[in-house]
Amino acid sequence: MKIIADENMPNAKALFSHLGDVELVNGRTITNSQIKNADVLLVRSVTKVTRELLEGSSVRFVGSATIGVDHIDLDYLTEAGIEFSSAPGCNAEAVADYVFSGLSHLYMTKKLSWLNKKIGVVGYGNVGKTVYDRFTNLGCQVCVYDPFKDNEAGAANFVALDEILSCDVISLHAPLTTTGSFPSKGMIGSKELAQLSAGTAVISAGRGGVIDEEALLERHSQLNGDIHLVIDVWDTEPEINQDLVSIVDIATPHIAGYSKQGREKGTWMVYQALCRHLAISSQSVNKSDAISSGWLSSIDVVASGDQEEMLARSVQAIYDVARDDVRLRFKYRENKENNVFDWLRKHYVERDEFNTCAVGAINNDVSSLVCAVGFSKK
Ligand SMILES: NC(=O)C1=CN([C@@H]2O[C@H](COP(=O)(O)OP(=O)(O)OC[C@H]3O[C@@H](n4cnc5c(N)ncnc54)[C@H](O)[C@@H]3O)[C@@H](O)[C@H]2O)C=CC1
Ligand SMILES: O=C(O)C(=O)[C@H](O)COP(=O)(O)O
Repeated sequence: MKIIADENMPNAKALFSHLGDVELVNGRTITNSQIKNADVLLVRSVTKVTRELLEGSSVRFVGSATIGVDHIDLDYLTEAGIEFSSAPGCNAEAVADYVFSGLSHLYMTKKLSWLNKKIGVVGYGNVGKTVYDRFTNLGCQVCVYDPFKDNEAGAANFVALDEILSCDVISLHAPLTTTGSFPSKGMIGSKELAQLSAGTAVISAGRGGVIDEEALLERHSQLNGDIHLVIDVWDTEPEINQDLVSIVDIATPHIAGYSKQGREKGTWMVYQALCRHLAISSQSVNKSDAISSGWLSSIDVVASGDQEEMLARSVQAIYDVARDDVRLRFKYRENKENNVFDWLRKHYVERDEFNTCAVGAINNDVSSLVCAVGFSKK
């Protein structure tokens, strides 16, 4: 069996080699002729899996080690009888960590307070729910907009989009969709941005294109820069709007989900799905061998004066999002690589999830707060 896999899929050779010959390729540039004789295609979000790519090939299974599936023509796969599996939720914890690292950065650099503010989450899937639950456990006033879930009465504080736009912090976790009753493409456009007050913080770690970038630039100017922006995803990736980069607090190259464990979980979930498809036992690899533990197994928090500073210092011990922002700005300035965006992603200095680290604390209140942000209990 021939398996073609994106070279950026961690552990691909180690996991899949006992199933067939694994060839690693650049996911951004995969062509029809490269996969013609392949039985299995394993991708990440940068490969557009379309009729054009697959037609005439012998591929019977496509796996994407990602949460998002906007790069996959699901209708064509169904029509062609090709089995598909993605990795729902694989990096939800990583994206939630990114959100809290973004807020920690805003607090430590601008004293932007968020803990006792009104929080709005867009999208209540694996990521949105994880983010929502962390804010709730931190005692924040949090609401969520998800037009496909708001009949789940009692599950969360569902509100209309207008109410989200009045929040102090807005965290976007909708998938990119262009059809259906609530397409998300451009859903945060000039009309919606006009409703944001001065001082709002917006975190965009779902998909580029959900926010209208030109409208965002315009609103930033109308507010004289008094809006705080943490942007991980971009409308025209792998090219990114440098005007937008120049005004945001944090600009990162679509790495919110790039925890070491999140990426490994993605490969692991696709591996299991392929084993099911082939009716082969996945027992030859243990999950604990496929997913790493972290560098810091525990921390002790021994001071607690300012809760937001205490949270920020704990968060930044594991992941400070500023490092990815600095690296992006430096690489674009240096401009030595052909494709800076993909280079940054390929050479990502991986990070651990907060949950790989247990927290000890001077008292139960401190311990509860740090655990609420995603750490494990000691
Ligand atoms: N920046 C990054 O590295 C990552 C980005 N993502 C993105 O985040 C998205 C969300 O991830 P999950 O929560 O795991 O997906 P999910 O599929 O579990 O949930 C998506 C939720 O969004 C809701 N939704 C759909 N259209 C909406 C709209 N117009 N307005 C509000 N809500 C809407 C759905 O009803 C669903 O509840 C993914 O589709 C992916 O595009 C995911 C992982 C990493
Ligand atoms: O899981 C998703 O959805 C994501 O956005 C991934 O984190 C993106 O990573 P790549 O697949 O582009 O490496």
